[in-house]
Amino acid sequence: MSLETQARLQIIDFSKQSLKPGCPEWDLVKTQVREALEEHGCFEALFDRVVELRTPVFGALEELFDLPLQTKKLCVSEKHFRGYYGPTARLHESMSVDDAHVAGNIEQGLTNILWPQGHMSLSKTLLSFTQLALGLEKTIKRMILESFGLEKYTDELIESTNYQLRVLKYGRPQASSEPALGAHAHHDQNMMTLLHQNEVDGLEIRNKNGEWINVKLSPNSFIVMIGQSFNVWLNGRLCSPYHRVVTKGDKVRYSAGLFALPRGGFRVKAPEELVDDEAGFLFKPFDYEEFSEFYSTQIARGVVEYDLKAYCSV
Ligand SMILES: O=C(O)CCC(=O)C(=O)O
Ligand SMILES: [Fe+2]
Repeated sequence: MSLETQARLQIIDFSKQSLKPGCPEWDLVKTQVREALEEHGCFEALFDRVVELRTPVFGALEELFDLPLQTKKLCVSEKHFRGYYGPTARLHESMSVDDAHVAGNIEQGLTNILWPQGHMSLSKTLLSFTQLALGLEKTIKRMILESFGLEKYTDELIESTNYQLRVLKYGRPQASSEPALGAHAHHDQNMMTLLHQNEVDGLEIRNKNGEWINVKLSPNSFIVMIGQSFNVWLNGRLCSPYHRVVTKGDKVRYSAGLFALPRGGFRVKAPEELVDDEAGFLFKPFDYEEFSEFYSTQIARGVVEYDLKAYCSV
């Protein structure tokens, strides 16, 4: 596994308070977003307001993941707690909360079950992070839709989204100091992913030449990636990056992300404005929940790689 190529992604600045729809700054950033997503499916979003949340967020993640494994496994549902401890892979765990921006969901889905007496400060930290990332996600989504002249679909897309908060830990090497795969190579299957990481790099993205690029991210940024569901909805107009996590060294890597998933019951289908007569629909409409169930059966059967494009290509 080659780790030699380290690079910055295209950087787009969302920090300015004056970034509002209709102003020249907005149009400039919108153009950058569209270009980056057409070319790479991802970019680094500078967002200064995340800096003040870094210490509490990664403190919270340490506290969460430091709980005994049995507690995490027993308390958090199988769907929302994942752990991989293979002999070659480094310990990797993740926990998630659906609709994390809705008042009380972080407590009900996570903190109150792990700490029956509640954990107000930790819940508040995770909620603040979710709200911050959600604001950025909505800005980016709006820019994408505007850039295609599809802003009339903004509310429909927001209402049909499950804003899942997912926190991830990539542990220390078990035996050797060799680089280890933390998350296998994949495309995200959701609509959009925004990830913020601690000081330990490890995310790798495969470029168009098939080389793995080790992404270097700054402390005031999120990496933004388009998932395959959004690509289906856009009838293939953007791309979705193929990525993995490879960690080395002895520091624990934490990341926290907002995963925008299509809500079950919502049929993901390209709007007619994006379907031209010749090419037609590139994908069959699908329901994300049905796809997730199908995906789980594939994984249970030992299929290592299966993705949405294969599921719904015409
Ligand atoms: O932790 C990261 O940086 C990436 C995680 C990831 O790719 C995923 O959960 O889909
Ligand atoms: Fe991913």
